[in-house]
Amino acid sequence: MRAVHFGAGNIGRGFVGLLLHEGGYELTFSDVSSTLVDAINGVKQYTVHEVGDGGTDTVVTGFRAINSAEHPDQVIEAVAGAHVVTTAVGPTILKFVAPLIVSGLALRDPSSPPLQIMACENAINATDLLREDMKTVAGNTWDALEGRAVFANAAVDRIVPAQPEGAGVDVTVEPFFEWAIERPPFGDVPPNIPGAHFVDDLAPYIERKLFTVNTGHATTAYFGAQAGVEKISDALADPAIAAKVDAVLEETSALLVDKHGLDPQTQAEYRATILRRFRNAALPDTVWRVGRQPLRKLSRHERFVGPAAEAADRGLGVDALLGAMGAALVFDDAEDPQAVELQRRIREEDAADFTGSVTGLDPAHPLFARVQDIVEARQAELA
Ligand SMILES: NC(=O)c1ccc[n+]([C@@H]2O[C@H](COP(=O)([O-])OP(=O)(O)OC[C@H]3O[C@@H](n4cnc5c(N)ncnc54)[C@H](O)[C@@H]3O)[C@@H](O)[C@H]2O)c1
Ligand SMILES: O=P(O)(O)OC[C@@H](O)[C@@H](O)[C@H](O)[C@H](O)CO
Repeated sequence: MRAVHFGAGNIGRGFVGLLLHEGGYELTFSDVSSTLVDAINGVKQYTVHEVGDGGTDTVVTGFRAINSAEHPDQVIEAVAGAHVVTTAVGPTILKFVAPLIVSGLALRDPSSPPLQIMACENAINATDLLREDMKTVAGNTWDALEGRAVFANAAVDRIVPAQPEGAGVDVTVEPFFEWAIERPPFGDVPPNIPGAHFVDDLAPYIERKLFTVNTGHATTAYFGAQAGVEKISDALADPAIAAKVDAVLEETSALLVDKHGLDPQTQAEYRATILRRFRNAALPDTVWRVGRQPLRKLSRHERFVGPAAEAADRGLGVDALLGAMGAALVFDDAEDPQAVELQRRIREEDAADFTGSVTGLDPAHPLFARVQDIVEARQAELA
């Protein structure tokens, strides 16, 4: 069994690649970083180090890497002969990997079992986004190619921090992991991924993950950065920040309970587990990684505006979420192009234009005016 995984970065090596290896797949990583590709091809094995309570080391073998910028034909050939394709490149990069997968499908033997495709990104229905990108690329060949693949959305959860200089191909991760995958697209033959959880309806899982883990994480990062703290675990050690994160998670939990009928006690336990994970001091995770790409994080279906808009529609509280969005507006990292753009735009744009284009909210939506107030408050501080 063969798998091609796009994006050999933190989660690619520290989680998706690891589980595919454990499922018996021979693994081809595809990445655009020549340093990373050379490093992967320079070793026969790498170690995934779990740090924190109960952490163990696992050795991954049976992989190679291809630089898709230099050797797209090799990637296309690997896709054509693969059983599984996964991605962990970031939601904004899916459109760049789509052409390679489409070309791989075109080369694929039509009598082969359908290629099983899963985008493992922090986004609602990321695989559907990839499929749409592929459809656009394929144009009028899509009808012929579509049947050569099946597409399943997925929710992946494991904190994998940026790796320290000199770590090589090894990856430091937290012990916890969860991978929920839509089952129906696979019919009777789901991929063999030990530890993955196949579900009939992914919506409650991906929303619970994105609006609890990622909303809480980003809130910790933005308030932490504002307080001048570097590490996520240190940010949560500040009682004032911890209280703000708790308040945000109370709001998203109320929405999730209301919308998906989750058991409030189970959701409270899920929250507590997540906060314990964030507090893992052995994990060298920073506010800069977790806060990265603030414009993406402030967009319409993401971890702040997504739950806040739905909570406002249902008459539920959103004050804490608005407070966290206010902290996101302050996030400034010279090495993060989106943070730089955010800081430029909030200084230059009219508050209503900024609110509309960053959040994607309709001006008639009840949340719009409240976000605009926060934008105006930040602009007043900057004036
Ligand atoms: N790190 C985590 O804790 C974590 C957990 C769950 C989900 N995720 C999600 O996984 C995705 C990747 O996150 P990450 O933390 O591993 O980031 P990362 O930056 O460590 O890895 C991304 C990799 O993608 C590569 N890449 C960029 N453009 C590419 C292209 N066109 N083709 C192939 N590879 C390309 C980069 O070179 C990099 O190696 C994101 O969507 C993220 O939200 C991350
Ligand atoms: O990857 P992002 O930028 O969407 O979000 C940053 C972190 O919150 C995220 O990577 C978490 O570590 C991960 O989602 C945990 O499963």
